[in-house]
Amino acid sequence: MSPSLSSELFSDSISTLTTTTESLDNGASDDTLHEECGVFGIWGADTAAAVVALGLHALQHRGQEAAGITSWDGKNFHSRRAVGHVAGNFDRDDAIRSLPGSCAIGHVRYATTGASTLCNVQPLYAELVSGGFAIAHNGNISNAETLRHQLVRHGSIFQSTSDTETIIHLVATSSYRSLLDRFIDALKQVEGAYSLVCLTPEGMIACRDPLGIRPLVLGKVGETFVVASETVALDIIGGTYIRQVEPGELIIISEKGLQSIHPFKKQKPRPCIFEHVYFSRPDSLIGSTSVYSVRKSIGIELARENPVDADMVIPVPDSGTPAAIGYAQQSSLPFELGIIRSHYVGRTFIQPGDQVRHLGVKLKHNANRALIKGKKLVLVDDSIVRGTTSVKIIRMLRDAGAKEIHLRIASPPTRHSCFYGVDTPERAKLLAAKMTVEQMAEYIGADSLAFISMDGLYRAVGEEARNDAQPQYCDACFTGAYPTPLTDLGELGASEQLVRLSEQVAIA
Ligand SMILES: O=P(O)(O)OC[C@H]1O[C@H](OP(=O)(O)OP(=O)(O)O)[C@H](O)[C@@H]1O
Ligand SMILES: NC(=O)CC[C@H](N)C(=O)O
Ligand code: SF4
Ligand SMILES: [Mg+2]
Repeated sequence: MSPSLSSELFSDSISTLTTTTESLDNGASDDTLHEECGVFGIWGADTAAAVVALGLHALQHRGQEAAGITSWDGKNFHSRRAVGHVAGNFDRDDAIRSLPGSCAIGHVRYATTGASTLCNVQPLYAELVSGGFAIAHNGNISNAETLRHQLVRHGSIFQSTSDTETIIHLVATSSYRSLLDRFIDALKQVEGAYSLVCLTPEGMIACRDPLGIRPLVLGKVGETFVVASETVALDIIGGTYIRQVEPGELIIISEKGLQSIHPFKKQKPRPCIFEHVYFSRPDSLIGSTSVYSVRKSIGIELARENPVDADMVIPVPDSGTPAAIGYAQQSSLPFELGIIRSHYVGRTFIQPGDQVRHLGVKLKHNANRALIKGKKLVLVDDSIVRGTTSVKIIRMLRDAGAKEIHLRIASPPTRHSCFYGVDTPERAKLLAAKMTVEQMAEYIGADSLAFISMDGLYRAVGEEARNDAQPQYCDACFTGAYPTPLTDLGELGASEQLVRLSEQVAIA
């Protein structure tokens, strides 16, 4: 009998769909702010699903819309997917018991293509000629729409609106014989960013796109191999970090051990520089470098480039904190907690819907009035996207009596959209795409505003400067220099963005 998805558990997931979809449709606008995803996989461990649940818990910051786990017990696949956080869905005994087997993969989602409905929650699963195939994806395929049209014209029947499903159909329809060859054939047709973990009866496959845009690491817990988006997911399970999955590398983990192949033409890697600035947890390592130490270095560069005569340095919690520490050290100003954050509100940046986002900022931060009254503040945050956070926080600090507020930003102005697994929104909604720095300062109500320079950011990540001829990172949201074709956007899409942008400028 070919391995199959347990129908009992499948219907369980569907019942989750009915309730959660309704509540999301009420809260979210079409303009959902999409961010990242996290993936995790383990091959050959007792209660693999429990380990995956822990790994996903450590990756929760990468996606809070939905989570899912698929396990393989040597005979059958079992899948459980739910809208919402890992805690609440995968921290219960019954949930883990419903995912038996020694091999499992998991995903936390923030949608980039396809709505936040259960059909798009990963891992996605299909029965292929080779048997069951489950896939978990961090990234975004920038020609998914184009491929989908071609596939549908040739008879493919899609079950979701996610870009990730395109890979499944390309594998299914490939003319190659072995699963691995089919998989490689599929990947050679997709453009954009993908860090993937797939579960098959033949083994667990992990791979990173040829540019290595999104992260993926390899580790071990005991004698068992683990793959995860970030090293913090290895820490939580008591695992050890071995190395990054290399850009363009494909790893197969099975009973036979680990096999590594490089099926793509070698290219100069372009990992996402924004992982260092914001996405990754500060206690993760990227390569062998601590994210925390890079963020502090960004703060140091920022203070060198944009000093201020002030009484203290205040971080915008959470992700502005390490850069603020670096800024304070470099400028010999006291580092103080002038804003206290509630730990019961998630990342506002990734809450869907404008209304919720605004509310989130208010719920999340409160001014430490006694500390800041009558003081000149350097306020440090990692980024300005729409400007929602900065506007609210500066108003709050002024209401609390701050004398001067000088905002320093630990990344260059975000002027372009991301098409690689992060939704910075469309260009027209990016504050820096429609205003000069001076206009932005006025709009958000700061006494002064300055951003780290592009070279300053590159220095902080350990480079001498940006190599303009061959950039060492993807920095497209700052520069517009996209490292892959954006086929789905087409010329029409690109000009549409520009038209909308000029409309906004006219309004502003
Ligand atoms: O300009 P905006 O559209 O407001 O977006 C930028 C803000 O969003 C993020 O914070 P968020 O509160 O999401 O997460 P954090 O707690 O990790 O800093 C980021 O750190 C900025 O503070
Ligand atoms: N943020 C991500 O990496 C999302 C993965 C995939 N593109 C999805 O929308 O589900
Ligand atoms: S566009 Fe920006 S956020 Fe997207 S992958 Fe490139 S650097 Fe990262
Ligand atoms: Mg923030």
